Amino acid sequence: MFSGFTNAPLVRKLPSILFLTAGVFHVYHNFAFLSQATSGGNDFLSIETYAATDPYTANPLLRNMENNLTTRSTSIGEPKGYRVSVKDKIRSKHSALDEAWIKSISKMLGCPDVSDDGIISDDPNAYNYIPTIETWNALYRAYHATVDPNNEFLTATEYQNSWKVPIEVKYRRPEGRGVYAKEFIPKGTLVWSSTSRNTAIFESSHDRREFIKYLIEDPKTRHLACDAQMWFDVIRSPDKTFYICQTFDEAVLLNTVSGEKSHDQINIEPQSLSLSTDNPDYDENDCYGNDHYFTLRDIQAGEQFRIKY
Ligand SMILES: C[S@@+](CC[C@H](N)C(=O)[O-])C[C@H]1O[C@@H](n2cnc3c(N)ncnc32)[C@H](O)[C@@H]1O
Repeated sequence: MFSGFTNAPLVRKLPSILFLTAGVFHVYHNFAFLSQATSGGNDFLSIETYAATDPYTANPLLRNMENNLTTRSTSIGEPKGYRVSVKDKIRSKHSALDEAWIKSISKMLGCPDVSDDGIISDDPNAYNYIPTIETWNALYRAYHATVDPNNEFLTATEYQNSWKVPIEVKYRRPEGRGVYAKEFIPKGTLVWSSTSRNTAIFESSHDRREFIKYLIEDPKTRHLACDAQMWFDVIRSPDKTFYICQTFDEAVLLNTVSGEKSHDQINIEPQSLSLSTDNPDYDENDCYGNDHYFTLRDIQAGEQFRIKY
């Protein structure tokens, strides 16, 4: 009785076992490339190797995953402007695909390790440089050079100062770079606003991949590909499609609170100005709302801004 039941599924499982073996070999293959590419120093992977090993196009397991997620993501319905939770991210087609892709690309690039608990790489130089206007401009250039003009949401071509208060960016481990108030700010103050001028939206995984590839191609921006993977958010459009949303300014450096620390440490929060079309600040092309940060309490000079995520 058992052999009858066990053999049939095994035969049916054979194609997936072969797929899996191919996938494991593929991953091993990538790591072999990686150790070659990095053995001479701290060089990132070359663009040729990257193109040849792009796991999205090369790995059937990822393609398969995309198909599964397409079916599963249909039942999610949330109001416009809803910021997706981690659970939803896993269920969403684009973000889950991109998370898997992003993780493997990070490995291939040799990006220093990072987790939700901070920078876990032993490298003291990991993600410690303070971005300049040129850093943000490089992201603008990469976006406009790679995203199909019909899909572009980012109207500016260079850095926009969207801060309404003076800020400073500082670095400290384990959380890395963060945004600090330079002077006292009273409760209820608007500190930062997202608009279509400073916020890029990637409508498809393809657009996102081209953007990352562009960064990798130039040795001067290669390290930014690793940063960009830490600095994106997933949003849902009014038609319930999931997009990657990425602001090209210091807002991507906002940290959260960790562990058992008091809720009081979250001192700014997003409010949805864009939900009301008669609001003068309404802009349908911002990250679909929720990206206007107000202070929840008085903030002292030198205090770090912290958001919930
Ligand atoms: C959007 S980025 C914030 C900017 C980042 N600190 C940097 O240097 O680019 C999110 C990452 O910052 C780190 N992070 C944010 N809040 C943190 C906290 N409270 N404790 C430790 N790490 C934190 C985590 O590594 C997280 O993946």
